[in-house]
Formats: sequence, structure tokens, C-alpha cells
Amino acid sequence: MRKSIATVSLSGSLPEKLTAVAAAGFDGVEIFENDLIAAPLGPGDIRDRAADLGLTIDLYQPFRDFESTSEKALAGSLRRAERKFEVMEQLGADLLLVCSSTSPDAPEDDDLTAAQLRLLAERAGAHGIRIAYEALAWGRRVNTYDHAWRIVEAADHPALGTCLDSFHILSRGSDPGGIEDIPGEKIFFLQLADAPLMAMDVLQWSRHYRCFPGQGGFDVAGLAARAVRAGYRGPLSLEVFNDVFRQADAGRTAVDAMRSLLSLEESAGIASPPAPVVPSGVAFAELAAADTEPLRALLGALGFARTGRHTGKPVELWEQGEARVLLNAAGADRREGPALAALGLETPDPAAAVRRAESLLAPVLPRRRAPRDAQLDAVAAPDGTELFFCRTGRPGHPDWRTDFTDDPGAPDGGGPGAAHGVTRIDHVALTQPWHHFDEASLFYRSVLGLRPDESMDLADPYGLFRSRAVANSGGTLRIALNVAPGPGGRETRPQHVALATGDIVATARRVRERGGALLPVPGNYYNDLDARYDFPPGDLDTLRELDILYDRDEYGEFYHCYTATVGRVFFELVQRTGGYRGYGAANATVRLAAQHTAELRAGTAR
Ligand SMILES: O=C(O)c1ccc(O)c(O)c1
Ligand SMILES: [Mg+2]
Repeated sequence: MRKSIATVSLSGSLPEKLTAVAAAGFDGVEIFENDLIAAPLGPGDIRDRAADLGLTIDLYQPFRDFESTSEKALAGSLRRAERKFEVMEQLGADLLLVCSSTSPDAPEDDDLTAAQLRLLAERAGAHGIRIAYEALAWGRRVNTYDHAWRIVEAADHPALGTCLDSFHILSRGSDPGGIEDIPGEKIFFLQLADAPLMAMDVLQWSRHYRCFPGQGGFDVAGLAARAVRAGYRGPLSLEVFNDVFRQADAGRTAVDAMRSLLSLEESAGIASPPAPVVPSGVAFAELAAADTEPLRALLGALGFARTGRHTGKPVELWEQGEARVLLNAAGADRREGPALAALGLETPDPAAAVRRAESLLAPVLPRRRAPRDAQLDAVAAPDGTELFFCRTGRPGHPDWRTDFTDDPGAPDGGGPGAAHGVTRIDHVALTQPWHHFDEASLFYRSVLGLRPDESMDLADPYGLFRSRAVANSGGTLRIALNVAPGPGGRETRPQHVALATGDIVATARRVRERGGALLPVPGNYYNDLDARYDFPPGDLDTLRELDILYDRDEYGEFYHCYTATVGRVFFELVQRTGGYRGYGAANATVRLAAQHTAELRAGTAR
């Protein structure tokens, strides 16, 4: 279907917004009145600019508080409308959105409202303009879509129809089922927005927290499917009031928006892009550092062994069990020090994964080009992490491991058998720039077919720590997306790799014996654990001795501890028992505080 977006959803001036919208592949825009009023170009110039960019102007909005009990106010509204019709004629827009009145002066009865809207439709019709009447969730009297539709039906004028807005419908908990009873040709416009589920005033919720479909908690695709079943054939149009998007780069937000609509079309059964190819696990985590020595020491203490060297690049392969880490001595950002630069994702069909990624506008990266390198396809995640699609050890597929020669003589050699009990990578945590958080969760959900958990907000010593995990259905691939503030409002961007062990006590002991430092956890934490849980004698002492944190959910238990941070990277050791599903979020505040303390002590606080 045609795709549009309201200019209110993006940052910048109106011409900048139009450029971003066109570049992302939209067909049209809703022009938000304030954007036009503040624009440096007149309506005729905006019309030309949009046409040059291949965009239609699908809606002009909003016209507020039209209906009124006072004759004088109504006359004023009609005069105001005539002026707007002139603007719309210059813009080349033929649909005006009228939202239900929020004024105490709104008529008390539907017949009066219908008669007034009919009058407006007659005036509009004379200009070749149509009116779409939308119920705002906080409208004075008309605040549900079915009420707005009853009034439109009663007014019975060909130039009057209704505008459905998923936010207003779903935020009030209205049953969207009634949409299918509205004749499709009377649905003049469909605005789509999602939002996180929150218990708050609906106006504030709408004006500040809307997000693109697939980023929040509403079934927006299901609602769109109903409109299409009703016979709606107009554009799918995003109308997202969001404080973060208002500040973010418009071009990037527009691509995020388009990805949302492409994914919604798939969920609604309107289009079928190439199916998602869900990764089955982490093939490798690649750490980049100008000086790899501190990471080598850390991996050695963790029980990893260097098992290979890249044939053409300064890259080493370190393994323990099925956990594989690449150390890349080239390409690290020197300012930030060692960082998690790439992930290899074990994928049943890499070529199909790339087709999926391309169809959802994920930036596909040029293949690694050295003549002997395995041909691996990669895409860039929103935070810049490179995601490589791998099929390790399968005949007929390029195997990244063939780029590495065996390295049995390495100082920490002895192969993966010399392990401390680490079996695999449990999860990877990627810290997102805060204004790309929603974009990231939609990216992993739509491009890779991963399932997002609920988003969690926790108090951090220096602000808000927000976390949302995405995972495949078996839990064999888990990525935690975090936003973490730093002192003075600066963003800190630590990334970490969590390693699974079947016996965290034994593993942590061996790490200590090999000189690995574990993050010190305050004694208060263990006193609180003691108050909350009744551990068998001695167990709590062991946790305290090894700085191991503890959590449990209805499925099982979780034990975890952390290494020191090197540059932007640290490791976590985790032991899950009995199907525990989470990531120890209950302990995140303690961990963050302990890391800040450690940074201050080491004088590395940024
Ligand atoms: O918040 C508002 O005022 C507003 C205006 C126009 C809309 O279409 C809408 O959904 C909300
Ligand atoms: Mg709306």
C-alpha cells in the first residue's frame, strides 16, 4: 500500500523533513500545520518541493475545535476553514483532518455536531476538498472512533469521512473490531502509531511517547488489517509524536519509520517480504582494540585459549567450549579503547538472511575482501555493530574458520580443552545511544525475527538504565539492548559478552587463580540477599567470597559475576538453572554502581 508519514514525526525544518521522507522511500506526507507555519517556504513552494521529491501531500492537519454550541464561534471556525482551504489549494492537498473538539464549548448532542460537520463538508466540497473527522482520545465529548463514525454517518455527506488513528483507539482500550463495520470508502485516512504500555494521562502519553508500530505494546498491525478488510485503500500513514524522534536525525528516523511500515505490512498480511531467517546462536564475538594485550590477559584468565591466527590480518581466534572470541588489533576507535565491533550470527541460510535484511532497509556492508577471506555477508546494526551471517562447519557454505591457521603453540595454548568450564556465549549486551533504542529493538525484531521482551527502566547511579532483550524462541541467541547514562549526563557505552558456565563457583575460582579480577560487589548487597532468600548454610558466603550476584524467577535461578572493564568491554559469567529466562536485571543497579566505583578507584572514570 502507499506509505505516508506525518511531518510531526521528524526533526528539522519542513524542507528537511520532506527530503528525509523521500529518501526513505515514502510516497506521501501529512503536513502538520505548525510545520507549515514555521516553514521558510510558502505553500506553493512546498508543493513544488514535494512534487520534485516525488511526494504527494496526502493530508493537511489538524483543524482543531471546529464544532461549537455558540453561533459566533461556529462562524469563526467556518471563516478559519475557508482560509485553510486556500492554503490547501496552494499546497495541492485535498484532505483536511478535523479532530474532535477538546473545548468546553463542544456541542452536547451528536445531531448538532453532525449538522455542523455537514456544513463544513459542503464548503470543503466546493473547493474539491474532503474532511476526515478524527476522535482524539481526550476529545471533550467525541473521544472514541465509533462515536466519530456515528456522527460522520449521520452527517451523510460525500465530502465527509472519518480518520482512524490507532493510538486514540488502542490507548483507550476500545475494541477495534467495529472498524470492519465502517464502509471502507468512508475511512478517509488511517494514522498509525504504537506506544509503550503505560498507565498515564492519555494526552501526555500521546504527545510524548508514541513510537513507530512494532516498537511499543499495541497490536497496530491487527488494527491496520481490519481497516484493509473494511475496504480502506488509502495510505498507511505514521503519525508519531515522540520527544526522542523530535531530536534525532530525520533521515535516520525516516528509515526506521519505513522499516516499521514494511514490517507492519508483513504482520498484517498485506505484503510478504522475504521471510526472516532467525539466527540460532552466536558464532563469534569480535573485539577490536589497538592494543590487544589487556584483552589477551583477560581471555587467558577466563580460560580461553588462542587457537588460531588469521592468515592475512592481525586477528586472533580464542576459544573455550563453543564460545569463540576474535581479537582484532586493527580498526578500534582509539579514543574509546577496546570495543565489541562485530558479532557472527549462526544462520541457517545466510543468503536468505541478507535478502531479508535488504528488504527491511538494513545497511548491507561490503564483504570482507582479502582474497583468501571467507565470503561473509554482514549488515550494520543501528549502533554500528557489524552482524555477520555465518554457517560454521557446514559443507557448501563459506566457513569463516578457514581464514584462521591453527595456533597450537600459542602461549595459552592447549586448545579449548584447557577450559574453566565456559561452554558457550549466553548473551551479548550492546549499549545503545539513547535516541536509537526503539530503532534497535525494531531492527532486531524485524530484520532478524527475534522476539523482544518487555522494556525495563531501572535507577542507575547517574540516571536511567533502560534495558530490553531480544532473543530467538529457544533462547540460544540473546542480545540485551541497554541504554546507560554516565556521570554528568555523559553517555557511557560499555558492551559485554556473557559466558555460560555449568558451575559458576568453580569457574569464578579458576578465573581468580589465573589472576583475573572480578568486579567487587558491596557487602550490603549480600546482607540484602540474606534478608530476601533463605540460602542453605555456606552458600551465601561463597557468593560473597566470589562476588557472585543472584536472581530467580518463576522458572529457575541465575548466578552471575563480572570481570573488570577493559576499554568499553567486560565479560560476565552466568549460570542458569532450571529455565531462568532473564538477565539478572534486578542486580543491574548494583552492578552499575560497582562499575562506577571501580572506575573511580582506577582513575578511568570518563
Ligand atoms: O495531539 C494532538 O493534538 C493531535 C493532533 C492531530 C492528530 O491526528 C492527533 O492524533 C493528535
Ligand atoms: Mg491522529
